[in-house]
Amino acid sequence: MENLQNSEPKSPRKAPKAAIGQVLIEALPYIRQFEGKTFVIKYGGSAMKDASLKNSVAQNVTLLRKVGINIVLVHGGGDAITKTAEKLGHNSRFLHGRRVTDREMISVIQMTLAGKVNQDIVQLLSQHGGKAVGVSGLDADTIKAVPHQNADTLGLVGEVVHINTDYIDLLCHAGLIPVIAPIGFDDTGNIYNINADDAASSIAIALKAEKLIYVSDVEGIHVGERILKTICKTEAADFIEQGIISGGMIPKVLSAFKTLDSGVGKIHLIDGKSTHSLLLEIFTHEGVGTQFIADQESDQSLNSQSR
Ligand SMILES: Nc1ncnc2c1ncn2[C@@H]1O[C@H](COP(=O)(O)OP(=O)(O)O)[C@@H](O)[C@H]1O
Ligand SMILES: CC(=O)N[C@@H](CCC(=O)OP(=O)(O)O)C(=O)O
Repeated sequence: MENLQNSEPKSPRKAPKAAIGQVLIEALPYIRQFEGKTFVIKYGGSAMKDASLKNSVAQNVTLLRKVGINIVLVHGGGDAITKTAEKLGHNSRFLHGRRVTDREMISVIQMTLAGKVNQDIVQLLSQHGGKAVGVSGLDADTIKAVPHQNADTLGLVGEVVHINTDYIDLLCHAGLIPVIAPIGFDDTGNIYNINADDAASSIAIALKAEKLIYVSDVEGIHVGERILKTICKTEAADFIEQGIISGGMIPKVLSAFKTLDSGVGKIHLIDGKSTHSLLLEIFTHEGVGTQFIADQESDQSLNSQSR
């Protein structure tokens, strides 16, 4: 019979202390490698639905900043915009993952994205000890835009033409976390709705970031049941053509390859619904999610492997 008095209380969910130490040590080379480097994190609206997971993302971002990585957070909030628009009697329509936008929708976007969504993220980061600053693309000329190439159908949707990197760098060098709402403007007084994936890509390129990470609500890019560990441009184009990649994943994938082609070497899509996925991606050998890679890398690689 078991001696109950001498037995240790069983706690099956707790990892042994040595294993915890090992995990922390595994992070050390990455912390050394990334100190002082800039990461752009695109935080999608799809990953903002659950309060505890929002907390986990905020904790991860704060920790990354605390170990000396410059974190620039570009957020979406598509669902929140759709809900607010609905309440105000406006329907939402999307073409290839981008919202058809008129003047009234721009007001909704300013109110929701640069207002509530932005400030909620700033507040959450502050709660965990991260010093965050809310930045609308209109502040300090952060995002300058022109009409999107499909403006005849999309309306006031913009394409980024200039990013005020001095302002973003200034905030980062002061130890702050810029939290950027993807709204742009031009010299004639127009305000544009910019897809957050496109904005994150342009910001990563302009800052010559070390990494761009899309935090969304899927484990990675899936093809049927399979989650891809890597994806190259040629495959992605085929998957879009076949409808395997659709909706909001289209601007993510297109902007990812634009970023890769512009010299940002490490681009990942990870799951914001999975606890601590940011830390696992950055600080472990295995990583998580799907990495966007060049065609030639895919020839030699891993590409057919699934996670
Ligand atoms: N092949 C695919 N793999 C994974 N997700 C896909 C794929 N094709 C379409 N999607 C959709 O893309 C969505 C993510 O895009 P979106 O909703 O715009 O997220 P976010 O708010 O993070 O930008 C997923 O929830 C999924 O429904
Ligand atoms: C032009 C365009 O589509 N803009 C997006 C901006 C927000 C966004 O991109 O949010 P997610 O990252 O959550 O999808 C929109 O209006 O929904």
